[in-house]
Amino acid sequence: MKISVGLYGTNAHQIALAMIQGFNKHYTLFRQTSREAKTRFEQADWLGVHKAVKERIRFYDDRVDECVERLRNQFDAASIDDTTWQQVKLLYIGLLLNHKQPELAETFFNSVTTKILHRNYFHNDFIFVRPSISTENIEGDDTQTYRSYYAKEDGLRGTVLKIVKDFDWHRPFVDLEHDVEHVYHAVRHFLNGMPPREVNFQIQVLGSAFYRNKAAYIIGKAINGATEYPFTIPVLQNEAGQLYLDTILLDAWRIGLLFSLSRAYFMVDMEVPSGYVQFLRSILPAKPRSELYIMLGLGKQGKTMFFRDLIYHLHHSEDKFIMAPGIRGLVMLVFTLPSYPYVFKLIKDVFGSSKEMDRATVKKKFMMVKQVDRVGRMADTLEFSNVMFPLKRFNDEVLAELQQLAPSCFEVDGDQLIIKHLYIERRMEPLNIHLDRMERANNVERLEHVIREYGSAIREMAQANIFPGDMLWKNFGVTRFGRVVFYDYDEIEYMTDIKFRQIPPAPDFETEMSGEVWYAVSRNDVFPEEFATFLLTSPQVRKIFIKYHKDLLSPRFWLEAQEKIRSGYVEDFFPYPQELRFINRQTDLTEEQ
Ligand SMILES: Nc1ncnc2c1ncn2[C@@H]1O[C@H](COP(=O)(O)OP(=O)(O)OP(=O)(O)O)[C@@H](O)[C@H]1O
Repeated sequence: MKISVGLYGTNAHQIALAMIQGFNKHYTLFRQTSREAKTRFEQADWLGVHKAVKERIRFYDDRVDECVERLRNQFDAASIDDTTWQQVKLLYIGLLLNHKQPELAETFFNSVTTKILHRNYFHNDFIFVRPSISTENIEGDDTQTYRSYYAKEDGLRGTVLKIVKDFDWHRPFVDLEHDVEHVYHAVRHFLNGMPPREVNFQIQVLGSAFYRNKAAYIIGKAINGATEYPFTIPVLQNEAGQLYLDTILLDAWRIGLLFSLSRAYFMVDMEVPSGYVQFLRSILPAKPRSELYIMLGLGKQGKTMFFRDLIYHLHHSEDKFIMAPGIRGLVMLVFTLPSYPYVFKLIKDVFGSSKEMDRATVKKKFMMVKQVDRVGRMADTLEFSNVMFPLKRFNDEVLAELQQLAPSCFEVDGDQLIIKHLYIERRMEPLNIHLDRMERANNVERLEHVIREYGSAIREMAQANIFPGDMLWKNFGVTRFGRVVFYDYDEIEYMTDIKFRQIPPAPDFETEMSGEVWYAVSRNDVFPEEFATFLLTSPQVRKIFIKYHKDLLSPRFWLEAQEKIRSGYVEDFFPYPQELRFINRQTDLTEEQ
């Protein structure tokens, strides 16, 4: 325990102020780039979109480091005594009373203090283990998380028109009335006719659109009596710079898929982020708040909430951490808690002999995935340092593997096991296990589906500038929704760094048959003609793969994909099926109404 040196009142106040200033600066910059998403969308600046998402990820750590530095320089942070620290926390709470982002500001406080204090101080007296300020109904007169439309005079079509126009995009629409007609018909079809209107009928729409890649999403819900109908309308832009409504998503689960962690984060201009999260939860009750914060670009808050949920879950469960089912990794040690839908990954001390890389490279690859558009095909990971788990919750096998393969990555402190560096990601069924299961059950339809998905995952990653490196089935997982997603990042490269080559003809028949390689191969050389030999050993699997993805087995696809990326072309990725797009629908818009 450090001893108070007096004058802490003044100091504590100054320190609390420095910390809230640090946070406010962070949120101002975060909001500015999120607000500019609208302009980038209007100007079709797609490369700018990717750059901004990548840069925004760094903002938080930069501001935390800046604040820690200030506390060190101005207040000699290491010598601040315990009483002053406790005082700082109380004064900081005072500064949050009318704050619009108090939960984020608390997390910022934690990020700064945990960089200065020893982990023995990580309890509620010093940091915000529990939130201190409620985020319920923070909105005041000057903030508007959502707009309400009472569709009295305008009718549904008129109201939808007004909703879209209120986003004030400085771009013309190809034919907005026509698109609205599509919306009207899609809703009627979905609901089997329009239900009678109750007195409270209204449509609520989140004030900022959600920007990602080349799309802006309008998100809202209609309320009629006691029933709520969520919806999302993606707005896209054609080559001529004109806008159009691409579809309307009306199934909550489909809207939920937009928020999948295997996609890029949204840019949303939010004054009160907790208001957005509350609204989103009302239409997606099964989505954890942590994941919503992450998808809104507020990763640190997401992580804080994730961890609170995990601790809570540990209190209310009894099962033990076990090794993740499947083929063990050569680089990562992966364990899981059967009752919780995530896996925990740490980088081993020594890698398998075929892996020529070090810990720093592996970390760099994980960061690369955070920064690119994951196009629904690469699992996002939450990165943690010094995570404390109850020791008794680990089974013997996990403890033995930790001891044997990653002794420098953890320590035991009393009844706690502390992991120094950890990635956490959604648990999926490894594709190799899934395939085995389907083959054994002779479920041909499902087999065809996942093999097609596997090829699509490789194709879409390539279009998004990621070459997976190791494409073995075990490195992909199958989600609850049957999507195939990649999760093994240690060998990924940017597509543009790879040299795709054709296998040169063998000098003679004997050499060709010898099984020896007769051509020189450099580090980043890849021969797509070889993929089939390594990946498609089962004839049934090979047949299905070739039916859908034959082009992936020759260099041409890869070279063309590279060319497109180099020319600055940004591919369209639709987080909903093509059949739902208005341009693919054969709706007779003149039918009886
Ligand atoms: N998200 C996940 N969901 C379920 N299981 C997973 C997940 N991530 C990894 N696993 C399991 O852990 C194993 C090793 O994970 P991973 O592929 O990330 O490690 P690695 O060391 O990078 O592998 P490699 O040796 O192929 O480089 C996988 O084969 C799989 O069984």
